[in-house]
Amino acid sequence: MSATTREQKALEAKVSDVFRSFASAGYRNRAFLSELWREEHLDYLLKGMTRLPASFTVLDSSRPWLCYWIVHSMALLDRQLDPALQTDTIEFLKHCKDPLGGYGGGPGQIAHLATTYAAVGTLVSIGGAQALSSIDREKILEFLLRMKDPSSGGFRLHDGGEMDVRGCYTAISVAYLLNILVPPLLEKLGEYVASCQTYEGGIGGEPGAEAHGGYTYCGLAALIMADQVDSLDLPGLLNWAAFRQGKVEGGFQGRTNKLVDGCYSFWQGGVFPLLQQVVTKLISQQTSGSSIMHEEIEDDSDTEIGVRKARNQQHRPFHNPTALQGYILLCCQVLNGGLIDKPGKSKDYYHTCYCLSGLSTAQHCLSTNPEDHPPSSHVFGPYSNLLDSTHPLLNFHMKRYMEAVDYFVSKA
Ligand SMILES: CC(C)=CCC/C(C)=C/CC/C(C)=C/COP(=O)(O)OP(=O)(O)O
Ligand SMILES: [Zn+2]
Repeated sequence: MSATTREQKALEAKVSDVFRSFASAGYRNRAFLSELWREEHLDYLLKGMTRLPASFTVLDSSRPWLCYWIVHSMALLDRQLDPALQTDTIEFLKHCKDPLGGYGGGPGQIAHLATTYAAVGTLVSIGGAQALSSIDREKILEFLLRMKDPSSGGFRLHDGGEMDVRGCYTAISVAYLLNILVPPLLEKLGEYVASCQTYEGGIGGEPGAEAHGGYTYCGLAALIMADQVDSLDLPGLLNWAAFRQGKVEGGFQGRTNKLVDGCYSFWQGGVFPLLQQVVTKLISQQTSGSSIMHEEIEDDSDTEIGVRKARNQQHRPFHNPTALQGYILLCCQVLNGGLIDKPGKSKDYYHTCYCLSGLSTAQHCLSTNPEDHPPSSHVFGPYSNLLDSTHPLLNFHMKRYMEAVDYFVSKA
């Protein structure tokens, strides 16, 4: 159901109030309001991790997800679990393994692609040989191959289960990380995801479904990893995604005519660095051959300057990452820790994870090298707000991702 004009106006009024009180606050208060409340968020996250069994009763089939949302959020805040909790988490995830490969939503549950992604993401975030050696690549490959639907090119989420674009993303990202992206997993993938791209330009969960930010991120990221991004209408996708950022709020909506929500800071905000990556690759192919960038280069008498200008253009964002950071920091933080969908909503670990992932992506998306520290002009509020960077395709902590890749290459 779409947001009514009344709901939209009410949210805009609430957000405008927040922005007004920020603008009129004195120097000290403004600094406080635009600050990332790190210790409070860490406190909330750590409480969640030590009280996991209580949360499990309501999220019984999403246990690896809770682990991922919490451990990944902590990693972005540059904090590790203490060694005893790391060992408990690794041991717990071993109990979620399906003997036929992959991870279920809890001990004794059948493997599911989404919880497999979440379990692997948790283990990567923890890092180190104890965590990484608990991942059974061969068994996971068997599971991924069993989930592949060769006739459509898509993936089922579990044995006999539904097929949607989340399946493509979770299967391909796990295979990409573990260095097991074999050709049968890639067959007709582009065709399947393209069949889910709608007349609006975004991607829906399955053919015929409405374009949605979550599936758009999943479809685009999966096809970039599979090197099949040419199957999509990229200008249409960019056009759809760019118009999902609220002009007043700065946050993103997930679908046309819906209200903005903090979690889309990652699902929609994360689409832009991916598109930037595709454009950068195209430009580098074209500048090394003949093609479009030459027009710009020839405009300048000094060819060197022209080339530099063309390169600089690659880093102009298609969205407004500063306004997005403003929405997350001013409208989505809860004073005693945790992040939310929008003012008035309650905190939860899913929104905490994706607000922080969106914040990190918005801070780092203008840097050429995601490992570099961005200049202060790219960071809304004090520079101490800067989070660690996350891998734009997998949303795993960048440094731990690199360590995991080294580990799996050495095992291949
Ligand atoms: C890796 C992985 C499994 C990714 C999943 C990505 C994905 C599909 C995220 C969106 C999930 C979600 C809570 C949608 C809300 O729809 P709604 O109809 O309640 O909200 P709306 O009104 O904002 O559209
Ligand atoms: Zn949400």
